Amino acid sequence: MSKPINYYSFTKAQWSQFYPAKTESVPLTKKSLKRVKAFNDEISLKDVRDVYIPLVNLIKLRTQSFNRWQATRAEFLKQPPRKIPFIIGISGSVAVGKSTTARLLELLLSYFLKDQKIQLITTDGFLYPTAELKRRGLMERKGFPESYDMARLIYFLDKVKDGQKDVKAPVYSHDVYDVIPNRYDIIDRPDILLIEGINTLQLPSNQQIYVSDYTDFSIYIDADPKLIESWYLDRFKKLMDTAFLNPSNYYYEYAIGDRKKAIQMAKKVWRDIDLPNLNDNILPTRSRANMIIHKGENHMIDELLLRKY
Ligand SMILES: Nc1ncnc2c1ncn2[C@@H]1O[C@H](COP(=O)(O)OP(=O)(O)O)[C@@H](O)[C@H]1O
Ligand SMILES: CC(C)(COP(=O)(O)O)[C@@H](O)C(=O)NCCC(=O)O
Repeated sequence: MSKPINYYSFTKAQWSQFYPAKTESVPLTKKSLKRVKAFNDEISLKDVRDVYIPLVNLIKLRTQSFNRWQATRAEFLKQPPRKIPFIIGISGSVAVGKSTTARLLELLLSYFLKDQKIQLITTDGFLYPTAELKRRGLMERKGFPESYDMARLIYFLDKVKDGQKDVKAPVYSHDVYDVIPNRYDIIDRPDILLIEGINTLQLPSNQQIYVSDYTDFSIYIDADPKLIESWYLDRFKKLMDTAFLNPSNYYYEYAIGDRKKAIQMAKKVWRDIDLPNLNDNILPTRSRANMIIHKGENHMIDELLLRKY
């Protein structure tokens, strides 16, 4: 990627030196490694040690400074102190690895910040349901800004920040390829909320308030679009492979049909929907992230950029 001038850029070796994990080897016991690996048996444990543990410690420092500022402000305003959740946004292309990264961070943050409540949601739940997308003629624009109920997402974030109890986040299923009716994740006054989705850094033109007004730290996961396409197709194949026994699964028809045709169809979806969305709506938001994590072949992280100002 071309180097943005307002970021420090580090190789993985340089980054790992800011918080050498050897001094804090706790989560790298066999048992906890197993828990990390359970997400995905390919995840690089070296990346966990060299990238994610330093990152979790940076986030810890950011939350401490955030909490100090909330207390100072409450004192100035002569208000009683109250807990305000620290929100971390994770953005990047479809299939770049946002949800895998978010789940790993959730686990590591829970491990390192034992006294804190960490929760995670994805913005996929705020997509309009398929029936509504069809009604609006947006099936070919799924994932584009207009396919999300952004007002509902902002309202959700506002309630979470406000410290309200049991705030409901709608849930999306990749298997069903739709929002699940009447299923919610309950967000109840977390210390840290991770919110993962392609639109967490976007500025929708018809809103006065943006998702980024509610996030306190933002991460953009970056990679060459050619590699992301291959990860998209790998995921598509995995989704097909697990759909065989379940006729209600969206991928069932593909799973029992001609595999070559199904893969051609997935390539077309990538080319006509997800890649244009990356170029037009997601990549332009990269330069606003606090941190950019760049991945190469096999999801290996090769560069980290931290915003200077
Ligand atoms: N660090 C990683 N190591 C190995 N595979 C990964 C890693 N991150 C993501 N993947 C794989 O890449 C695909 C896309 O990842 P996913 O987290 O679903 O992306 P997103 O949430 O951005 O759409 C999935 O098949 C996932 O298993
Ligand atoms: C639900 C999504 C918009 C979001 O994707 P994610 O970042 O969770 O992979 C995407 O998976 C999607 O459905 N895109 C529409 C075209 C497609 O089927 O890939």
